[in-house]
Amino acid sequence: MPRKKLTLITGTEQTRLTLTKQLQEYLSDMVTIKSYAIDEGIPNRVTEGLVVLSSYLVQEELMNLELLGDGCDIVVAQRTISYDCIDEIVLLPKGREVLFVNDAQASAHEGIYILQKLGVDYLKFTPYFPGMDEVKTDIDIAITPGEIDKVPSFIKKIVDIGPRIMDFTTITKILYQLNLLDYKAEDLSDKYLEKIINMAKRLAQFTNEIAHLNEHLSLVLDGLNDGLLVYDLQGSISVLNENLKRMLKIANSNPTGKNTKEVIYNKALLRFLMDKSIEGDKIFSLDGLEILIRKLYLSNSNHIIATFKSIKETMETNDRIKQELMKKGHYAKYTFEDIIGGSNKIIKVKQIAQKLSTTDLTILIEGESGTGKELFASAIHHASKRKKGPFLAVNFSSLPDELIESELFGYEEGAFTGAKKGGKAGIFEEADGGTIFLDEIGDISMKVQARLLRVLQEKEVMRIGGHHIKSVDVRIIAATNRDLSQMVKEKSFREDLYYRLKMGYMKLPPLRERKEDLQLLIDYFIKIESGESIVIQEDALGKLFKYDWYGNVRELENILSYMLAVRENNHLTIEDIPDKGFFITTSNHGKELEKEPPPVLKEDMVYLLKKIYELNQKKLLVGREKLAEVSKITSYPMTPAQIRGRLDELERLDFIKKKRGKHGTIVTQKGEKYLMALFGDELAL
Ligand SMILES: Nc1ncnc2c1ncn2[C@@H]1O[C@H](COP(=O)(O)OP(=O)(O)OP(=O)(O)O)[C@@H](O)[C@H]1O
Repeated sequence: MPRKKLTLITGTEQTRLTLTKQLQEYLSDMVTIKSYAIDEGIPNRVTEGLVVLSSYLVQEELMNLELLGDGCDIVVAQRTISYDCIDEIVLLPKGREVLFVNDAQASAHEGIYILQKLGVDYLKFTPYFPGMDEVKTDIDIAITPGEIDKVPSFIKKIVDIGPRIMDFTTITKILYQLNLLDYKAEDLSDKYLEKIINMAKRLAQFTNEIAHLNEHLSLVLDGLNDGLLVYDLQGSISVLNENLKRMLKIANSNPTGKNTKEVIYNKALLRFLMDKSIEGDKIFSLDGLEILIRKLYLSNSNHIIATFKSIKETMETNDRIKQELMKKGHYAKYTFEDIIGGSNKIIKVKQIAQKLSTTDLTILIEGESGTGKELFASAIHHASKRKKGPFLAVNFSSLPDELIESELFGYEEGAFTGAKKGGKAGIFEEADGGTIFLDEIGDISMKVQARLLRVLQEKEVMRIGGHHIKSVDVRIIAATNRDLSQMVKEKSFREDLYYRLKMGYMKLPPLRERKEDLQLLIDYFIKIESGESIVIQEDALGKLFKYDWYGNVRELENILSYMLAVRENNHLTIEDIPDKGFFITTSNHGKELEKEPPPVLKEDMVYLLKKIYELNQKKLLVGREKLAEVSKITSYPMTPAQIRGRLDELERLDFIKKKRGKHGTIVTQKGEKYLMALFGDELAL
């Protein structure tokens, strides 16, 4: 059979390519296809043979140009949307407004008509074509058959369904004209069927995925603590979760698709939900429960989301959270990335810390107040193999001994008056598997030092008043702003404990020794407190460089917070720097104290101090009468009046504190240290 001929003529190149491809699919083995597009120019007048035109507009234009001879058999194509592209349209939400963009008014309307005929009647179409008078600019999705360059710029999402293809009837007509219908009929219907089956398969897969997603979503929604309602402006419900069903007392029925009126009978609540102009939160009483309802209008889908929160439960949760937060730092907040600084000194300690974080050694961190000891401890924990375990911080300064002990080791029920029913686990038990940060370790008494040493040696704890020993697996990071080695020399810190703690050691440099980090730190704090738009002026920066920063990074952070609060505009100026009085002017006072030479006390004063200490240890009341009585049988007999004078002197030296109430006079930490220096371990026993 000689090869038959067909000429395809379209308006644009893009349509020519699409339709040629489609014709080749059916005819390439038997027909020679020539194709032209008016846009590209048509070289010769077509005078005979089968001519397929992509549209009536093309026919009209060819007639006008007198490019079609009378001897031609003409088929003007009916065009339809390609099934390959329909998936994306199917996924658009019901009721969504979309722009249908085509090259001319007629083709835009035609495209919409075809889509609606194919069943896409759930979208709100607006036709769009170049040169239109009025354009709706609040629509953000456009569908176009390959005319992407004609889509207006306010559109956010374009669904390109590609140029329209010839429909089934047109292909049949062409085959008929070519006398190939009998020969190709079966092939044609097979190919069409295959396309439709493929589309059906894809849609089925989507439906499955959607069903699966829906199932997952409803599990998530039902797991929420709050009630959740999603509905459209007419009140039709698309989501009502289990918790809300409980609040509204809707038993087993499925409320999806129902109207809000059918499930909510409280008139005021209904009015609140349905009135688009009422915004914000409101409290309603539902079945005796106070419920806070928050409404949010989603303008892009014309839906409203309302959350329902039980006020009582919210308050209870808030209280619980507050309680949790009061137990300082149950998790490590900081990582090495949060440690700012590019100076050699900080880089060096960071490297040591990083190395130590790969070990499980106990670490002692020394550094003045505010140098970042806790920050480092937290970063080490975060980078260690214990990172999933708890990170608990205890600050020993200002805590009385009894409290330290019960916090660290816990207690059994009835261990002391006021002990909680059922007892309480201590921090060592709670931190099992994690890290404990012991801050201001230089402040603990000899007694606590002894207990701590035992836990470190044995890796076991026993609650106060308890009999069971429990093994614990914790890593200790201790910190101090004092010179512990000096304290060891003076015998106010146990040497054995010191070496136990100091298996890993780091000393954090004070800020005044690494002033090159100031700029980085300042930028960092400005950024985290106020964003990047704020800058510090040169002269202000210069002034800050001159300070000694005895309060280190914490002081810098505080000064910057002050400056950010008082600034006039986006600049931090020299005027924003607070008065001198705001700055810390001496090095950390702990060390200052250490340097002070201890006073020389007369023997009777030492005797008195030691006696008070012993009575304190036995928890006996210490008063002038009692002291006078016990002094009678010693080499230092004193009357109550003499004792009063000496007690005044001891108090002036800050060695004792006279208190009213059941304890009477007590020895202060400074007094204890003084005695330690004289009597050493003999005192602790
Ligand atoms: N290098 C740093 N980079 C960023 N922030 C830092 C740095 N050093 C310290 N800080 C910040 O300074 C403040 C004080 O740090 P931190 O509490 O760790 O100091 P500290 O040495 O434990 O102080 P103290 O001895 O008084 O307990 C924190 O807000 C911390 O985040």
